[in-house]
Amino acid sequence: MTRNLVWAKPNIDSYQKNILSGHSSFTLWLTGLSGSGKSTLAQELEVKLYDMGVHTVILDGDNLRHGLCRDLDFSEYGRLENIRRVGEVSKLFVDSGIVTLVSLISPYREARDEVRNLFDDESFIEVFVKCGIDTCIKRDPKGLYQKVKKEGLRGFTGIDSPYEEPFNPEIVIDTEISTIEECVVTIIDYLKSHERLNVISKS
Ligand SMILES: Nc1ncnc2c1ncn2[C@@H]1O[C@H](COP(=O)(O)OS(=O)(=O)O)[C@@H](OP(=O)(O)O)[C@H]1O
Ligand SMILES: Nc1ncnc2c1ncn2[C@@H]1O[C@H](COP(=O)(O)OP(=O)(O)O)[C@@H](O)[C@H]1O
Repeated sequence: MTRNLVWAKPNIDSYQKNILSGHSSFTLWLTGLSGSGKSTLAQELEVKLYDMGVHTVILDGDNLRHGLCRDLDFSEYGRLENIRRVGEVSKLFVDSGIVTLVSLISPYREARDEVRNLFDDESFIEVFVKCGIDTCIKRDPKGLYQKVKKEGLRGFTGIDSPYEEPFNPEIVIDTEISTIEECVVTIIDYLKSHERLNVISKS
C-alpha cells in the first residue's frame, strides 16, 4: 500500500510547534462505555485547560461519526476503522502542538494499543473512564439503552457488543464514586505531576 510513497518532511518540527504553543502536546484518550462520562469529562477538561492557556481539540466519537467517519457503522470493522482514523487524526493534531482530547468508546484493546504505538511514551495517555453497565443504563443520557430495550437496537457496547477494559491505562477514573469535578482534578494532577503542562519556551 505504501510503495512508491516518499514521506514529505516538514521544515518545522513538532518540538518547534510546541514552542509556539507554549506547552507540550499529547493525546488524552478517554475510553469507556456509552454513558460512562467520556464526553462530559472531555468538555470539562477543555474548559480547565483553556483557562490554563492550553490549546486543545476534542475528537468525540458521536461528532466525528457525522463527518469524517460517517461511512462507518458499529460492526467490528466499523469500530476498528473508526479507532484507527481517530488515532491518525489525533497524531496530526499532537504533531501540530495541540493537546487532543479523544472521547471514543474504542472497545478493542488491541486497536487502542495500535494507536498508542503511533506516539512516543509520554504523548499518549490512556484514561479508562470506568463505570458499571448498570449505572450507564440508569444514566442513559441519550436514551440509547432504552432503545436497546424497547426498540431492539442491536450490537450495543456492553450489551451485545464487547468492551475490553484496558490492562494498564495511565489513569483510571471511576465516575460512579467521583464527581465530575473530582475526575477533572485527578486528570489535571496527573498531567502536572508528569510535567505535561510545563511551559515550553525558546531557550
Ligand atoms: N451500537 C452502538 N454501540 C455503542 N454506541 C452507539 C451505538 N449506536 C450508536 N451509538 C452512539 O455512538 C457513540 C459511540 O461512537 P464511538 O465512535 O465512540 O464508538 S466506537 O469507538 O467506534 O465503538 C455513542 O456515544 P457515547 O454515548 O458518547 O459513547 C452512542 O451515542
Ligand atoms: N463523575 C462523572 N464524570 C462524568 N460524567 C458523570 C459523572 N457523574 C455523573 N455523570 C453523568 O453521566 C453522564 C455521562 O454522559 P456522557 O458524558 O455523554 O458519557 P459518554 O460520552 O461516555 O457516553 C452525564 O449525564 C454526566 O452528567
